Amino acid sequence: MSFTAEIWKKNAALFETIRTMPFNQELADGTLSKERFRHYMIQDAHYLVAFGRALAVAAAKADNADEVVQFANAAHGAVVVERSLHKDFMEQFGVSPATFSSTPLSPTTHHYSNFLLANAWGASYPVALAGLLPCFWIYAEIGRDIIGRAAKDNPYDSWIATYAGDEFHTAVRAVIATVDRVASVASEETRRDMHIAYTHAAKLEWMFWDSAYRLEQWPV
Ligand SMILES: Cc1ncc(CO)c(N)n1
Repeated sequence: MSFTAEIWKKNAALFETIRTMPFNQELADGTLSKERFRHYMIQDAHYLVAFGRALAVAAAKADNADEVVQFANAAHGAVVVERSLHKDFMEQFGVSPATFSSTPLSPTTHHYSNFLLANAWGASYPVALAGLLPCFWIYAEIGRDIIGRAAKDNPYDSWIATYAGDEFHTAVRAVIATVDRVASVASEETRRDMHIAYTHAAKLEWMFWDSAYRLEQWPV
């Protein structure tokens, strides 16, 4: 079994928890409240900039030119999606630039963003990549799952199409292949740390959707 197949299997119950959580069920049904989607969208725009920075750090740590290009392109892709959130969704869902810029990162967004950045800067290249993998893989699987059961005329269908689409899935398969390559030449100890980073980030993916559902704010 490949390293990533093993990682997926080990975290399968967590993925099922994410797939069936209220945010994703209601997103698929088209019944998710606009208020919750707006909260999510604003936080995701903040998150995507941090994700792009963490990918750029991974690009800088890559041990060959192809992977420098792969993660520099992924950093670019994260910022392209962030900009399209502003241009398309925020306009459509009534979030003005002033509202966006005056909304701080929520506690969970802050935590997830800082985990990705600390892990990218502080850990070895393989462990940095393992922390970034759930952001790709879980979104791709959730996108495909939701598009398969989404209600007709779902108000969120263009969001769903981004993550169910071929362009994103091609990039995700390439990241999975790179993680398998680095894991195949890594020590047992590094592979153990890769598992820890992956599961940590996968839990933060759950927390991210859950925090949007709860319209999370700073308690003080
Ligand atoms: C929180 C989160 N994780 C992953 C993605 C997809 O890269 C996203 N847009 N937001």
